[in-house]
Amino acid sequence: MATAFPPGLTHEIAAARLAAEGANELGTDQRRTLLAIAGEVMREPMFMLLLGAGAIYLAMGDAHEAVILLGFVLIIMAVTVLQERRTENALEALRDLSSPRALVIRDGVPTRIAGRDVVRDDILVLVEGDRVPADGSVLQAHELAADESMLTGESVAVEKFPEHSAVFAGTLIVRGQGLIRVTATGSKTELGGIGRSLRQIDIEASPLRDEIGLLTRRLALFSIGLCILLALLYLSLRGGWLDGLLAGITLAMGILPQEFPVIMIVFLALGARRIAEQRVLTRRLNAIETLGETTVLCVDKTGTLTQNRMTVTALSVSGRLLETTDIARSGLPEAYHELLEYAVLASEIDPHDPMELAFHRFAREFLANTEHLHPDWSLAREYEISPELLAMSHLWRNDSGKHDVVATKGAPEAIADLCHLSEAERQRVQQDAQLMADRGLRVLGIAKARHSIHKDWPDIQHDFDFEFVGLAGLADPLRPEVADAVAECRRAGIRVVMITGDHPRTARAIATHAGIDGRNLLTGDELAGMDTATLARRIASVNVFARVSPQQKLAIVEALKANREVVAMTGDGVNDAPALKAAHIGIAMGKRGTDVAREAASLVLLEDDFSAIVAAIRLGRRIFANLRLAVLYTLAVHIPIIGLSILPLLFGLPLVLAPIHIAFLELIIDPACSIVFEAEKGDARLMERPPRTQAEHLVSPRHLVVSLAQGAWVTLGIVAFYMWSLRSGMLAEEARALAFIVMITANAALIFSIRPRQQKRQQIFASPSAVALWVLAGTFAGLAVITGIPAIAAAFAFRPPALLHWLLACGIGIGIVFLLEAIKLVLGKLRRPA
Ligand SMILES: Nc1ncnc2c1ncn2[C@@H]1O[C@H](COP(=O)(O)OP(=O)(O)OP(=O)(O)O)[C@@H](O)[C@H]1O
Ligand SMILES: [Cu+]
Repeated sequence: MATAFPPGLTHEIAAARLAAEGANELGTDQRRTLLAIAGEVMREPMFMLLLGAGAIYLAMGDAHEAVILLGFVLIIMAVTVLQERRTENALEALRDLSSPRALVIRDGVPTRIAGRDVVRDDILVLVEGDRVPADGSVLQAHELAADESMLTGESVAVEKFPEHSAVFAGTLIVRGQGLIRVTATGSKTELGGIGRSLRQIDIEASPLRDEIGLLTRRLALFSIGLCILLALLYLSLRGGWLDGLLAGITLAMGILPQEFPVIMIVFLALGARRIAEQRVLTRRLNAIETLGETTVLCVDKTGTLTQNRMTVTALSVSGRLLETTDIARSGLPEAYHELLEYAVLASEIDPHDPMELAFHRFAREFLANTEHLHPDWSLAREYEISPELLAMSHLWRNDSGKHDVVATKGAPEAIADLCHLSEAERQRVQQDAQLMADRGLRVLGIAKARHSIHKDWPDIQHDFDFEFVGLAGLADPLRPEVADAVAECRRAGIRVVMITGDHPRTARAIATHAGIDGRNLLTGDELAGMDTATLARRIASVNVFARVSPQQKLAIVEALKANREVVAMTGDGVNDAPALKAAHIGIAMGKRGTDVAREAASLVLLEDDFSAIVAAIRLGRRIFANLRLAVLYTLAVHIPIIGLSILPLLFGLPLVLAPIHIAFLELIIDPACSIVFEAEKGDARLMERPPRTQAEHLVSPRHLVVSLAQGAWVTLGIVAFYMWSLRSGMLAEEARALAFIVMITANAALIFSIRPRQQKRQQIFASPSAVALWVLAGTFAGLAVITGIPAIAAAFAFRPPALLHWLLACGIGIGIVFLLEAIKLVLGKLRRPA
């Protein structure tokens, strides 16, 4: 491919065209309209129940109550629509961030823009791994081939040539590189023609979702049964079928479990946002729940564990080793000039590869003003590196008029091969290379050849007559935070497995440095000879894989999965995509990663940094733990609603709860309270225990029992206090208000009882989060309004209680929960004597 770009569009023209012709998007906006959301809200059970209750009030001639309920209907609609909108916006933002980007030439400069901003006549640069953002005709191509299966169903890659070929939006560049002039964008593309969308980040089925679904369905059945029972009970004890129906509807509003799916989605969406703060994008929400189950983390060495910043550290020619730190002042000895000369010749002219950058930098420093730099030579032919032969060659046309110069660099064993070294020479090269590799250096062999200009260029590198020049060792330091992150993984029961294309000795040295046990190591060659069963057996004790090709990552994932591990795997290239897809959590490198890798992955790292993965795992564990707390909390606070609906009826007391109370509880108090758990920092020991197993439920029977017991205890307290108030001669309205106050304060106090114990039990009421404080303040303000302001209290069938009683009720609400904690503490002590 030529290095000179055509100028492309100017920014002005591009902007004007974008405005005139519209964004390069298919017309399928996945966002629902407000109306659509409102429509869905109206089909929700809560909404129907409120309407039903309103209708009954009307039928009973109670227009006042009906109007108030209607007000609540409006409130929920507004709140739900807002909430859904926010969740959708959060997801949409993630979709945008991970959707394809395009490299276009604007004003002569290659510029990276969002795929949606591509316009007609833009010049696009496409390379292997890119998702084509728009239809176009090929201007230049270098071994360009595209996978067009998503348009044609045909999975064989289609080769593309200049002048004759077209490429299509949505297809994948699987090989080579090319320059494209855009001919159609958005819905005018072939893909747009068949009306398909590329952005398919959606909420998929998952074990967590299944469990929540099951829980919701079971509770729904239970609730409906209970409500019918209550209505019948009312009918038989007190008579009046409208009142009975109302009592049933009230209970149904209180205990129908519509909150659980909402809580889950909110937690996952907010969780994705928290994870994004660690510079990790979530492409599949399911990854968030799986993160906490991860047992094996497979990472690339270069760039993930290391900084991918290379420096030439050691050189070796004819067995004599030179440390570059020693030469700073004295300059580079003549004997090493040729080595560096060929290292540079074997690199790109304008390199991006960190190794090649290092050679260029080093040569600029030490070869300036020598005859070893050849800016006037022209690069005539390149031979690319392949998994079969880890070496790459450049053939240079020079002014000798007789022969071209060929320079090659690659893995030492590959270079030894190309040079047809004798066994003894090969041994020596190998030894020299090992010496450097044991220090964690990446070692490259360098060789040279001449090729007569009168002969054709050979097709493969083996057909040159290479002569061995020497070895270069490059240091690529570990990222500073890696050792700590690896140690954190070990404490958290997560195995870190390093996978690299590098030399086994280099791999082992770097692994040891990072704190990964590299004693047992497998190479790609050994791997190739194993069946899955053997590999699965070996892999249980192997943490380092060296000289592995990207294709072999898939075998590694499969073997780990066969051992029932939950695998997270990083990758960036086209060839990594199958492994990323097969892993439970595929993690693409945002900076180096190709579109293909991103699309196959469920997480994308914006900074290609190992510790971000570990941070995401920690968050994954925390999100799951917090979701569990929120669900348990929600379960617990529903028990008093059941108790307060049934017990007064049985004891022949005035009823406490009417639809309006439930609306207040269910719409305002409980959701706010459960969201408090989202912000919990989590147990400090979160990363000090083994991962959750796949079999572990969000809510185990034990959890269920504890949470129901807590609810029952609180119910007991409220009912007892209610009975006492009535006995002591208060009006039903006042007693009802007091019971409601106890209930709400107890609910608020339960937050603290259910919060994780990062501290000692005595401190449970200490250090709440900011969200918790806001929610508490809001709750008590709301409570004060509905029980204190006579006009509003009347709507709730309350009579404002005396301040002393008010405080007493609050104290009792908190007291019962406190007492519960004390009992738990004593029981804990009894079970585990100190
Ligand atoms: N540009 C290059 N020139 C010469 N040899 C190279 C080049 N790139 C890689 N190699 C050789 O191929 C080997 C494997 O490289 P590969 O790219 O598979 O590893 P990597 O992906 O950089 O490392 P890792 O797998 O740790 O991320 C290297 O150890 C090196 O010997
Ligand atoms: Cu020289």
